[in-house]
Amino acid sequence: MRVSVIGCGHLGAPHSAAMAELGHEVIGVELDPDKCRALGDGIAPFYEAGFEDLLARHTSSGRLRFTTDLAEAADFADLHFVTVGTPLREDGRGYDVSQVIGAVRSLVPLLRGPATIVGKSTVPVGTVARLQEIVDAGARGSGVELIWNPEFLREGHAVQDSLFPDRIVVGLTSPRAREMVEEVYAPILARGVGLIVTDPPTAEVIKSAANSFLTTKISFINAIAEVCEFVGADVNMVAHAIGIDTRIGHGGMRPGIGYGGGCLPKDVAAFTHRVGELGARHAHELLSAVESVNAGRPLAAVELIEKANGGPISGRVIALLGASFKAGTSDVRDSPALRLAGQLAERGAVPVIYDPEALAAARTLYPELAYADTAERAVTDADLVVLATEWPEFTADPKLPVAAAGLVRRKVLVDVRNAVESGMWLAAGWEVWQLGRQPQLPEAH
Ligand SMILES: NC(=O)C1=CN([C@@H]2O[C@H](COP(=O)(O)OP(=O)(O)OC[C@H]3O[C@@H](n4cnc5c(N)ncnc54)[C@H](O)[C@@H]3O)[C@@H](O)[C@H]2O)C=CC1
Ligand SMILES: O=C(O)[C@H]1O[C@H](OP(=O)(O)OP(=O)(O)OC[C@H]2O[C@@H](n3ccc(=O)[nH]c3=O)[C@H](O)[C@@H]2O)[C@H](O)[C@@H](O)[C@@H]1O
Repeated sequence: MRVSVIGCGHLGAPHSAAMAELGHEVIGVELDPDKCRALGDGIAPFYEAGFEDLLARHTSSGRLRFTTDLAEAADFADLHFVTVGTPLREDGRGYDVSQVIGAVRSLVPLLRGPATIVGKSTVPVGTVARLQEIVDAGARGSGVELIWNPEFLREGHAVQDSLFPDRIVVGLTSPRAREMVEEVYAPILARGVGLIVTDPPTAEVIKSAANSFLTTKISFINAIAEVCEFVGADVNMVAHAIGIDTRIGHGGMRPGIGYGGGCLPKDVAAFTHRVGELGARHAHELLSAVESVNAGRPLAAVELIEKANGGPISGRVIALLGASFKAGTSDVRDSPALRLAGQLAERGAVPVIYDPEALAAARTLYPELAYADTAERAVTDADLVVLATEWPEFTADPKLPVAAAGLVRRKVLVDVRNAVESGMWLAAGWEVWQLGRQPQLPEAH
């Protein structure tokens, strides 16, 4: 099939490579000329495991190319994925859907014959109906179908999740639209992956509900971490024990500094606003509480760091391991690690940040903060080490606690992701502090 992918960011770029991998001929449309050129040269503009290899393979095979020209894509493809951004509006009151509306409004008049538009961006409920009006008003003839196909991929697993999703959800209104979906995803559906066909509003709500549930789980376990601190209980043990019940599960149950990234925070904020507009009072109360718990997590982390320090942290040099919003990505959008760095700096401490993949992006966003090019340099002469992003090289490499022990001023690790194997740090003489747990001291080990 001939396919276009309009908007080649964290979702669209891996999706375009995945479509080529499925055997389609693909053209990616990207407005940013530098990003477009890099992608065309087979160079990934951000770190995403396995993506650059797939991109390079299909740009050199000729099955995948990129352009800034939407008209070229309109001429070439039969099916157009829309994967442009939906950031929060500047006033925080819901999504700014102008990129989606703009892309569809520009595309429709360029289509010369039957075509299918498949929206994947995350949008507020009611957007597909607005887009359908644009399609109906602007299409030259009949035969332009609009489908909503929300995406559930996780950054850091974008390639894997695109090629091996656990379900495909589509909101559509005609048998022809369904045929197009079945054709474009044929190799995935042939493996038995479930296709959930519904109407567009239900598809829109499925996506918002999925992300809202994920954040509810994270805020739930973070609220329980707070309770554990009051009573001296261990939140990691609580999460483990309750997660054995399959109705609860272990996924999304790692307590810590809260959810961040380019999606969950803005999706929950926008959905909270939308359900409020709709007058869904209980949904609004529930989601507001989820957001409120999350907003309090950086302060909970700062307070733990102060406790571990034995008092105010002004003047303290703090090695901050991690800058990306989670491990496995160079994405620093709404990163809890950088939010924490800002709060530490506000209290007069000197955070020195290291991240294996996100240093360049962090430096661009926060040039006023201090950075180190290796973990060893970051920890040298540090008063405290804070693990802010759960990269395996920080959580699971036994060499790091041993090497760092000889470089720091005090062997105090504050793990605000509750992610390290604490035994190896304790064995190397460190104190280990985690949220919702008692501090672990090396002599007790
Ligand atoms: N990042 C992720 O893991 C996931 C993102 N989503 C949703 O997908 C959408 C995109 O998210 P990201 O890829 O993270 O955003 P992004 O900001 O990384 O990418 C959007 C891209 O679209 C480009 N663009 C904007 N208007 C365009 C136009 N008219 N023509 C061509 N290119 C255009 C921008 O230059 C940018 O490169 C959002 O609605 C997001 O909520 C959904 C699931 C996963
Ligand atoms: O709509 C989207 O864009 C995507 O948003 C999330 O994917 P992603 O943003 O890549 O990140 P997650 O892995 O969900 O993590 C989000 C944040 O929550 C934090 N988190 C996650 C899990 C956990 O147990 N605890 C926790 O604090 C992470 O560190 C991170 O800051 C969803 O997981 C995807 O299904 C969805 O498609």
